[in-house]
Amino acid sequence: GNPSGVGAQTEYEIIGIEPGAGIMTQARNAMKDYGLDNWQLVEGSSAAMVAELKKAYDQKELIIITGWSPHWMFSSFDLKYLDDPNETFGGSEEIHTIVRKGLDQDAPGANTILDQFFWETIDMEEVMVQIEEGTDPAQAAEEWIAAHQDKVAQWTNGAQEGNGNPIKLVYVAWDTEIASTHVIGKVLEQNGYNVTLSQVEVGPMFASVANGSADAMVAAWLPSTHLEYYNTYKDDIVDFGPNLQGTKNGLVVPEYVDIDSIEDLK
Ligand SMILES: C[SH](C)CC(=O)O
Repeated sequence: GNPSGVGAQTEYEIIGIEPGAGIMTQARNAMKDYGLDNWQLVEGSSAAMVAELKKAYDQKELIIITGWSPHWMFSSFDLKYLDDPNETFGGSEEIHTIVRKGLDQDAPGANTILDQFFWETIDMEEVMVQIEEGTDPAQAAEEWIAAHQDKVAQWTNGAQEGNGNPIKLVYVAWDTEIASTHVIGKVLEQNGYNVTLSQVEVGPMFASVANGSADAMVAAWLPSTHLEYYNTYKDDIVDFGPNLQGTKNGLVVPEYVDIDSIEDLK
């Protein structure tokens, strides 16, 4: 609970995202590991968390959020990760591409492109910033693809045409995955597939690829953030490995906040 007993005070809240996200499990574990008894983790959404950050930042008020990289917020605000000596948020991770079983038979071109999809954090950040600045995600994807034909050619190398066959991609509305899913979806479309993008929660995202109702997702944060979901479905999915490396999760505060470690919150 919070110390005052009335409406929660901001100094004892960590602003998180939707409850099922892996970073929320990591945050709950951190609060236990570091003994943050009188703190509460506020559940909401990725968008709501960023709205809170903007509000606090403009007022130079204390705010602690569950943050991750890559993210456009690090180029919009002066932010820092709190040290996590217990490594509760895991180390540097990667985002994997997961496809349904049988995709290699049903849509070999899409299977090839999804298997070859790989880009750098700088690439993802470019698209994320465009979207944050107001460009429609599909438009931002198209512009990035036009400016990086060399990289896209590596993804589509050897891929058969889609001939209008349907491909359904699922993703969660994290800024990272809004960017990546629109880019790979646009590449598949340009390769002749009839692509639909479906925004879901993280559990249904894994479940729909495992049960074949979706064809693929490019949003599995491994080896720790999504480990539970991965272990639940690993026998029913095909893991193509990383499409991006060097991610990071943690508790994030504005630089003006005089706190440097999660231990300082006790
Ligand atoms: C983009 S977030 C780190 C993903 C998650 O927490 O499940």
